[in-house]
Amino acid sequence: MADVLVIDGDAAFSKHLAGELEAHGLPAAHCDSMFRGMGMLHTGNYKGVVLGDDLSGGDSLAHLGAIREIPSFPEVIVVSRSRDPNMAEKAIRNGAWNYVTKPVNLQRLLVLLTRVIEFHTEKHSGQCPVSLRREGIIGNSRPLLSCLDNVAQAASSDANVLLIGETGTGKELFARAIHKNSPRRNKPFVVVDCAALPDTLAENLLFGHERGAYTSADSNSVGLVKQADGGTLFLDEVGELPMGMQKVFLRVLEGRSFRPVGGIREITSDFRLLAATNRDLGSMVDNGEFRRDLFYRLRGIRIKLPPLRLIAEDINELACKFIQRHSKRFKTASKGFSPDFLDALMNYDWPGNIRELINTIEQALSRAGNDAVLYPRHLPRAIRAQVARRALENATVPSPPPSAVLDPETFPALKVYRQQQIGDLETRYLRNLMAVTNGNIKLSCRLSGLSRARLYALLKQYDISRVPSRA
Ligand SMILES: Nc1ncnc2c1ncn2[C@@H]1O[C@H](COP(=O)(O)OP(=O)(O)OP(=O)(O)O)[C@@H](O)[C@H]1O
Repeated sequence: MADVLVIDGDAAFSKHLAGELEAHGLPAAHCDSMFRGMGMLHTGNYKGVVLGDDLSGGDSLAHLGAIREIPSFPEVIVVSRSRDPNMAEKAIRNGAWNYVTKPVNLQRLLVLLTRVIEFHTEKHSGQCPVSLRREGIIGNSRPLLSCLDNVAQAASSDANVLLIGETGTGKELFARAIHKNSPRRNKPFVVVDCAALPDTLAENLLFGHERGAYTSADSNSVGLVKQADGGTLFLDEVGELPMGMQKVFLRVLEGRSFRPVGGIREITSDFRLLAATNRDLGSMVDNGEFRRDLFYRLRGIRIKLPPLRLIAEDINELACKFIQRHSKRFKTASKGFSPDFLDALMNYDWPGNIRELINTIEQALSRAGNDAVLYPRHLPRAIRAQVARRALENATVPSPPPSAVLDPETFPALKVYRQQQIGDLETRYLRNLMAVTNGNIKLSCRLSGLSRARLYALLKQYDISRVPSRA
């Protein structure tokens, strides 16, 4: 039974696309009219629909509502020749999962459809959705929604939570959301920045001190751990906690009690523990840099936040909301942005993730001055340069033959020429594959149809790293 139905007035296109999807492991059917498509949707159990152009002149978007009401509730990806931003907006407003222009980038479509199917399967598996206050978290991509599900789960328990993600992905924002949705919401949320704990003062800051503990201690001081009593203690950058402090902290976690500096009696604090890191704590444990026992304690519930480059479909909404927020804060008229401004944002890597996006939007707004619309030229040069470079690297148009090929002296044998071209093609393909999957080998195998062993062999052969280059 097919999971995906491709509907497009161009019969050759829909047949070809369905064939490609099948070849990449996504069971797909196809048809060339809305009428037949609706019939197939009513009798099948499709999770996703690729809705193409209606060549009879009708507006295929007009059918979106009806498709979304089919009993199997398929998600729809619109694939159109039109580059009109109004069409894209209309599609999303009418419930489409995404809007993709022709010619179709197959790898991107496969990623989108894989997400659609995962989302559909989970959504209709009978799990009860939990209501959640977002606390400022923006985004509706599948990976982000899945993190929000984890937040809801974490908020309804008192288990320790470990938030993992690159810098600027929102670990602190999500930690606050867990606290604000938990029964402890009216008590303090106390942040400990483990990267900034001075060695000599760490215990003092965390546990406080008793009067007379040292010369300048002329009164009792309450440490951060006690301040979190009844509420939540958030250990930010927990991977930076010095070894000595790790041991001390483990004891505190086990008993929820500690002794202030210079104190004789233990005092207690009933806090809920959240921790965050952008490091691979598992490897740190293997290398002896982080205590295994503390690691196991910390990772009760594990929430992995996606880097922005993997949730590029959220960039539009993020950009709109950040622009609105900025204009509200500075009491200025809100600005719009051109489609190519959004294109540039969507094609950049964002090593600093959402924090970098916020800074970039603020810079663009200040550069735009009185202009009502943001254009790519308002973006920092470094971003525009990388986007331009990427566009060429990813271009699928074959490059012109090297001049050597046109020189009778060096004209290569067909066999040699063919091998060179295949080598170039495979290198480009594998680089794109690593970029699109962010080095995820399982997903790469699925998209490429290669076995794990073959994929590793090719990556080695062409000296391609699993992590896409940020150059
Ligand atoms: N999904 C989101 N929606 C809205 N704002 C977000 C989102 N994710 C992050 N932000 C914003 O991005 C900025 C960085 O987020 P935050 O400080 O939580 O990241 P972080 O992962 O803790 O970073 P670091 O590891 O560098 O401390 C903050 O201004 C935060 O409000």
